Amino acid sequence: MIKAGIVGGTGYTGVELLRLLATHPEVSVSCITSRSEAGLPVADLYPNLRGHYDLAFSEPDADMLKACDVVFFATPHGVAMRMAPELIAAGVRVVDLSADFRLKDLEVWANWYGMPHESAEWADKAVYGLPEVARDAIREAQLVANPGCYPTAIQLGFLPLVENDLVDPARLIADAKSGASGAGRQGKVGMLHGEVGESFKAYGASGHRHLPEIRQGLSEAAGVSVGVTFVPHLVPMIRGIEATLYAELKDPTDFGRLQDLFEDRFRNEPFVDVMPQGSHPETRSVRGANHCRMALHRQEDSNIVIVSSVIDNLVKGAAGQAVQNMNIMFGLTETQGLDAPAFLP
Ligand SMILES: NC(=O)C1=CN([C@@H]2O[C@H](COP(=O)(O)OP(=O)(O)OC[C@H]3O[C@@H](n4cnc5c(N)ncnc54)[C@H](OP(=O)(O)O)[C@@H]3O)[C@@H](O)[C@H]2O)C=CC1
Ligand SMILES: CC(=O)N[C@@H](CCC(=O)OP(=O)(O)O)C(=O)O
Repeated sequence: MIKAGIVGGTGYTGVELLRLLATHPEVSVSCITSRSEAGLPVADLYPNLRGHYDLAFSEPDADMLKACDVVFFATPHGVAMRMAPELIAAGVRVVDLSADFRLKDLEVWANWYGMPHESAEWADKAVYGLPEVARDAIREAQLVANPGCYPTAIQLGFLPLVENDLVDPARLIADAKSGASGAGRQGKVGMLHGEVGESFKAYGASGHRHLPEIRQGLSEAAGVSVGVTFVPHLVPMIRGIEATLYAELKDPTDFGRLQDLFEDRFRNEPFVDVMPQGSHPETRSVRGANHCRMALHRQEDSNIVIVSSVIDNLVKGAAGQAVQNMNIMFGLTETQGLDAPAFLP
């Protein structure tokens, strides 16, 4: 059995990792940290896990974490970059759900995250863990930087277009909406039900920290520097992201072959579902599941291709993708622990 540790087990992505790993046949979670809940049995905080875990939360302790084969960081930005290098030196493999190791340009990172980066070595060596792009590198990685939630939905939807040079790379547009769990579990007035319910707003329209991450990934895929306009929105639901993507086709007649191109690109991807052209993927069709569902559209006489891409921010956008990355790193079947379909309604 693979021994796993989770740093930040009380947050939304931490508890989602616990839920997914509870039935994973090859993994046993041996430590779960929380500074605020140290000593409390996990199932007392999360009754959905009663019968699955005897463990209690513990203080983050490097020696305890070093006894694990893999450690997941489900912590705010700035924690993994300080703790992970010591664990890696002790032979632990790390999957970081935060943004600490996602960006290669550390000046850009420092500007967006408001602190200097403290591990240039591991920011350089980390593999950006989007399996649909970097599966071979993930297999060998000691440290995987799990992608952000919006960047997952957005990059997957644009990939076939930019990889094949079919659209103007300077003018990609991503209009994305997220449920409130994307903001984590720590109390913030703006995330109260009374603030989020019955309302819908854009935020970060002048710039969001996921913009450089999306740009980095798509520029690599395109082979040229891309321009992206990304506007996130907060919608009154708990889980889910819907990203409506727009790109200008260089040759509008290419639209006719895009469905086949998308289906071919993702044919062997267990977690990407290209729906029939003209479908409208719903966030509830991926709730609790590690899938990205997408569909293509074009309006009459338009040279704009529209891709609608949905994920569950806590699963393919965070904990599920982290388990997928762990499966790849340890040579397990990639879908292990992740094959349950979404729950409806
Ligand atoms: N929510 C989402 O949809 C997504 C989140 N992410 C990223 O994943 C990470 C976790 O997110 P989320 O679960 O939402 O966050 P939460 O705020 O819900 O949880 C954060 C967890 O980290 C622990 N923690 C906080 N500070 C420290 C510290 N200094 N040292 C050790 N542990 C600490 C907290 O417990 P305690 O304070 O008790 O120690 C808590 O368990 C973040 O970086 C987030 O950006 C990525 C993709 C999607
Ligand atoms: C709805 C909401 O607030 N979403 C979060 C994004 C989520 C996220 O966790 O991304 P990182 O891992 O890159 O921090 C936000 O916009 O800040």
